[in-house]
Amino acid sequence: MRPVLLTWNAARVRAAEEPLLAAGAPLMAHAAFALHVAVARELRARRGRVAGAVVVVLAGAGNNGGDALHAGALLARRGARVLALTTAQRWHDEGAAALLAAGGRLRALVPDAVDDDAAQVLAADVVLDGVLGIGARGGLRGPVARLVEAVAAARPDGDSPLVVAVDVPSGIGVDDGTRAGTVLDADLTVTFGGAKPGLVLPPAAWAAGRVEVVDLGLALAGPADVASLGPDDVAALWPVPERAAHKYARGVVGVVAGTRTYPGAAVLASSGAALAGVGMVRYVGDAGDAVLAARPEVVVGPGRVQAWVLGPGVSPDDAAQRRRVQRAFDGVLHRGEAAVVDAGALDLLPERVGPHVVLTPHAGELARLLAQHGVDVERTAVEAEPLRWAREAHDRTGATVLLKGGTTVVVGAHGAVYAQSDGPTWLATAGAGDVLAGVLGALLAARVDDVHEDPSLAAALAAAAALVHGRAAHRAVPDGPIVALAVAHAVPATVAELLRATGTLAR
Ligand SMILES: NC(=O)C1=CN([C@@H]2O[C@H](COP(=O)(O)OP(=O)(O)OC[C@H]3O[C@@H](n4cnc5c(N)ncnc54)[C@H](OP(=O)(O)O)[C@@H]3O)[C@@H](O)[C@H]2O)[C@@H](O)CC1
Ligand SMILES: [K+]
Repeated sequence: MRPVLLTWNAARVRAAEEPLLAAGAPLMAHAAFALHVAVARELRARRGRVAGAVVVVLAGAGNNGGDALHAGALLARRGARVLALTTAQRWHDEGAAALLAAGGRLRALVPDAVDDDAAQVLAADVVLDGVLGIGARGGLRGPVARLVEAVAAARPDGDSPLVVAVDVPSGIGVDDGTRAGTVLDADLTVTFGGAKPGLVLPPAAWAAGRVEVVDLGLALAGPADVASLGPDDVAALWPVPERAAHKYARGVVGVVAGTRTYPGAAVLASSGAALAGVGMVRYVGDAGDAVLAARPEVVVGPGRVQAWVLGPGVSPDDAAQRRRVQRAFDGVLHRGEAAVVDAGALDLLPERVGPHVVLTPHAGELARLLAQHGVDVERTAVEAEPLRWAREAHDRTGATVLLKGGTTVVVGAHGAVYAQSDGPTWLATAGAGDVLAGVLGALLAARVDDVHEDPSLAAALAAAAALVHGRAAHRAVPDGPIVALAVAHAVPATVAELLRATGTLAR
């Protein structure tokens, strides 16, 4: 199964390249060779052979263009018909010479015939996007921006040509995952030395397609800038009970959610917690009858807990619920109980908390939370720069922040950042967040002592909950519409599969 994908920002990749380049290591030759191998493999899979394939290389002025031109040269040597379109006044001389020597062609993009060039791109079997790499400052500009717009508009979803991004899709925010202007959405990104944050962070990550990392032997030391957990990591983080464990040792989750009139959130959050494998779930609120009807193992009424799930279906205008949430926050602040703070409870968050508190807002809720802290930002701005604003919320509140979206971004203590894209798009449905809150509550309850020892663990657990939640949705209904309770019901089998695949249960 896929292990964690670690990513490193452009400056760190450059710093790691420096000593190797100084020692004369042929990094570009390595990169281009690996790129051509990946492209040849895709071509063989699609059309049986490389010879005769039509390849268009979009080549910018820098080394990213150099990688693409050298790879084009290697493909030309294997019989591909390669045309390089240069997108700037300059291009990589050696790469261009190699391509021409191998029988490829090279010419500049024609600024007033962009549509003709776009047609040529669309007729190719594969396009190598080597306009901009980690040297990009801002998005695509000029004729190549217009070319990419024309290609994007005409390219039916997932259809030809196959687009392979060289290192990164050109023009993404390599370090912050932003998308300034048009980007050519790739089917595959072949990235060099180490993955870059923009390949996992939304919204740029959605342009990357599948990501393959080419090992260049760089010494990328220290914690990654952004990580994306794989199933193996989640199995290692999951609290598997020891033989001697009793229910209290396995953790008790307290749920403050839902109302008598709207009990759904209470049922979903309690189900998420119970089905993730916690020792016990306590429900505190007015929807106890509905919760018990759905989950008879839940205990209704107050008592000792290790972690709270606060807020799904809670209205801050409801005085009784407000009191319950505030009482729970007392336990969070004075007894070190962990908490997941969602929806209605976000409005009741104390000014300053620790990273054992995990906020789970979507973009609109994050904007509202930041407004309470004097930061004026629109929901759309949060969606355009999720990492930036999740980090702002972490800095302002002290909490670990899990920002929900098509890709979930988590920011926690000691610079921990995760980006998870595990769920289907169908998962954006009412109540799915309540289930996620419950699952995360279960993880925090079982591992609250470890979280106090290493506060950055809360972020890893939040990322793990997002992964399990996303995979549970896939398992519940592969490729189709889904309801939240079905996601909760798929959690046990999803966890079992992860643990089995890594041999965790056999210990
Ligand atoms: N170091 C190595 O040996 C290895 C590096 N590798 C490869 O090198 C890549 C990095 O190469 P790089 O540093 O040359 O930068 P790159 O991304 O090609 O672009 C810079 C050029 O684009 C220009 N430009 C910038 N923004 C622009 C914009 N918005 N619109 C238009 N133009 C813009 C910029 O102009 P300038 O800033 O100079 O005015 C400059 O001319 C890296 O991603 C990987 O693929 C691998 O081969 C492994 C070994
Ligand atoms: K590129």
